[in-house]
Amino acid sequence: MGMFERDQQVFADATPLDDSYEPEDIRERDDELEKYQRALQPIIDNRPTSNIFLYGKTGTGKTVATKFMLSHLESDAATYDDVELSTIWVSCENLSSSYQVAVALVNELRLGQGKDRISTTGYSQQRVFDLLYDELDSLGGTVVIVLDEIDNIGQSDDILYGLPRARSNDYVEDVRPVIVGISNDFQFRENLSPKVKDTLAEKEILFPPYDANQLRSILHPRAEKAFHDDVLEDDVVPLCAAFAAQDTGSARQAIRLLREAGEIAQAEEAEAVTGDFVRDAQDELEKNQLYQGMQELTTQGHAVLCALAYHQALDEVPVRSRDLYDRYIKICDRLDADSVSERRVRDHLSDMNMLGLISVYERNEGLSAGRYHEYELDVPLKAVLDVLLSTSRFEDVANIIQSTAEDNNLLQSNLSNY
Ligand SMILES: Nc1ncnc2c1ncn2[C@@H]1O[C@H](COP(=O)(O)OP(=O)(O)OP(=O)(O)O)[C@@H](O)[C@H]1O
Repeated sequence: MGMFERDQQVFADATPLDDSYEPEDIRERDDELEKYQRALQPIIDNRPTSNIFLYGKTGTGKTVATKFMLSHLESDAATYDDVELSTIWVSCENLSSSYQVAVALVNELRLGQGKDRISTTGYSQQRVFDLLYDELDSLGGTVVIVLDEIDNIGQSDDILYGLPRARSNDYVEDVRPVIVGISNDFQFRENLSPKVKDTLAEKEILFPPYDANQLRSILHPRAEKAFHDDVLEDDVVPLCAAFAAQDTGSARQAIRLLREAGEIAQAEEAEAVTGDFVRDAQDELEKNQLYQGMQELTTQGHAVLCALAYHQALDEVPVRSRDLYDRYIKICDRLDADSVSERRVRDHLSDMNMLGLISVYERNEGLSAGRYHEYELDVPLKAVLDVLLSTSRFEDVANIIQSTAEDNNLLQSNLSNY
């Protein structure tokens, strides 16, 4: 046997399971694509075109459908001499205001014309809008502006109002912006001011969650490309589809499960990917998600989590909110951190409950005691401590909790339960 031997590979080519992979065809979205096509058709006919708003939960194909439609639109538009079309795509993921979106748009437009970027600060809002209209004007024709993850800009929605108005603006005569807004936050749509809702969402296309059959049909062509022949057992794709359909209906989740299952099989040098690997993959991804949820808590969230971890280490769970709050105050004192009201702490706890990090029990103890809540961790104490230990501010407290838990023999038992 040589020193270097080729790994027993289950993957032939894992790229179809990457997040950035663009599939050859969009499956199970015929109705949505047809609506989308109709909404964009006036561009080719040189008729006024409504703005379009796509909404639906994460992983339901909004982005991939938009890329698909725009690439067809671009190549078809190119065959008509009298259709002038440009498209720009701005992800609002890391932008948190209208102002930032406007700057990002200006820069995207300038970049396309080989111009330097403008600074992201220091302009008045009006000046940025003026620059934006200038850039749009110099481009001319129809400009499809995709604002992906548009809900990140929160309540400051003046860009959404200002941009469509560019059509009737004095500055702009020969340019027709068409906005495609993409959002997975239904609340965002509800909260838009009525005037913005009217302009932005002239045409709405809903992308519902996928069911298991649809997910299977999305997974199959990718699985075929990604794995060697005869490596996937028959139940693997249906299981990935079923897990994802039950949980979120997200194609992204289904694809991740399939990839993770393959990676686990590969790491174990298995010759086939079996349903058991999908179950392992499901556990693994769930754990990652919880871990990430914990890491992303705010400092106050971490302090509340710390207080609960302390009670867990003392084996005093479930713990009543009053006792938990007292502990939280002590931890804040120790960290020299500001503390918040009991009510706010309850809000943090309910967020953590939503994330699946803790369990909340409602108790009803006669008239005198009234209603109250009790809490306990729903994830292993060990996992919570891992996160807190890696957060410099909480390292010391986490060390104390860890030794308390060790004294009470609570670290081991907790982990094996998981
Ligand atoms: N109908 C489909 N056919 C083929 N692949 C799909 C389909 N729907 C989604 N996918 C794939 O699933 C993944 C997630 O899809 P996409 O990014 O389009 O979702 P999204 O609705 O935009 O989600 P988010 O709001 O999180 O951005 C991508 O890898 C995409 O290629």
